[in-house]
Amino acid sequence: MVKNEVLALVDKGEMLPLMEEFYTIQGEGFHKGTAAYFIRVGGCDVGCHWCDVKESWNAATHPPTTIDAIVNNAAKYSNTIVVTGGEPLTWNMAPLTEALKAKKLQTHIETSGAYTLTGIWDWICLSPKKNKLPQGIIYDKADELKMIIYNKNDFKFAEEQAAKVNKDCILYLQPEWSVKDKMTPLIVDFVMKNPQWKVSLQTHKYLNIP
Ligand SMILES: C[S@@+](CC[C@H](N)C(=O)[O-])C[C@H]1O[C@@H](n2cnc3c(N)ncnc32)[C@H](O)[C@@H]1O
Ligand SMILES: Nc1nc2[nH]cc(C(=O)O)c2c(=O)[nH]1
Ligand code: SF4
Ligand SMILES: [Mg+2]
Repeated sequence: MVKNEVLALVDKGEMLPLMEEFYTIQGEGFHKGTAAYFIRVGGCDVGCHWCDVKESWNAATHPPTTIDAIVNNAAKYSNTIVVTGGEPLTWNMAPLTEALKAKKLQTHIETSGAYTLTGIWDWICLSPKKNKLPQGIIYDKADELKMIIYNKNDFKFAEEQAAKVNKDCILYLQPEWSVKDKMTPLIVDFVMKNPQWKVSLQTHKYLNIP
C-alpha cells in the first residue's frame, strides 16, 4: 500500500499504529488479577509529565497495522482484551472493537477520555487528566474512574471528577509510581475517611510483569 492509502485507513480506524501487544495480568483497577491481552496503540498528545509510556506518544514511530492482524492475533491469547496506549481515543475505535466483538471477546479500554468516545466497550476505565479533560458522555459510560495521585492537589481534582461520573461508577485512587512511597499512605488515610473510594495499585510493577 502507498503511504497515503495507509494514512487514510489509520484516519478511519481501519489500521492502527500498534506499539506493542502482550498477554499479562491486568494490574490495575477493578479487573486487577485477571489475565488479559493488552493492545497498546501509539499516539497521545495529553502530555502527562509522569506518564509511564512516553515512547507511545509519537504515533509515527509505531507501525500502522490492520485490524484483522491485531484481532486474529489477540483472539489466540485471551477472551479479555484491554485496549490502551497512548490514548486509544485519538483514533476511531469502532472498527477494532466491532471486530473484537465479532469474535465474542470482552473489550476493555484504558482512556483519559480526552477525545470523543468511539467503539463498543464492555468495560471503560476513565482516568481523567487536568491538561485535557474528558469529553462529554464518557462520564455517563465509565465503569471505573481511576484518578492518579501525584500530589496533594490531586485529591481535590479526584473529587471534582467523581462528581461528574454516573452513580454506578467505581472510584479508585492510584498512586503515581515514582512518588508512591510518599502518596500511598495519604491515599490510605483518604480512603478510610472517604470509603466511597478504593485504592488501586499498579500490581504488575510489583510482580515484575508487563
Ligand atoms: C499509560 S495510560 C494509557 C491510557 C490512557 N492514555 C490513560 O491515560 O488513561 C494507562 C493507565 O496508566 C496510568 N498511568 C500512567 N502513568 C502512570 C504512573 N506513572 N503512575 C501511575 N499510573 C500511571 C494512566 O492514568 C492510565 O490509567
Ligand atoms: N499488567 C498491566 N496492567 C495494566 N493496566 C493498565 C495498563 C496500561 O498501561 O494501560 C497496564 C499495563 O501496562 N500492564
Ligand atoms: S493520557 Fe495516558 S498515555 Fe497520554 S500522557 Fe497521560 S498517561 Fe500517558
Ligand atoms: Mg501501564
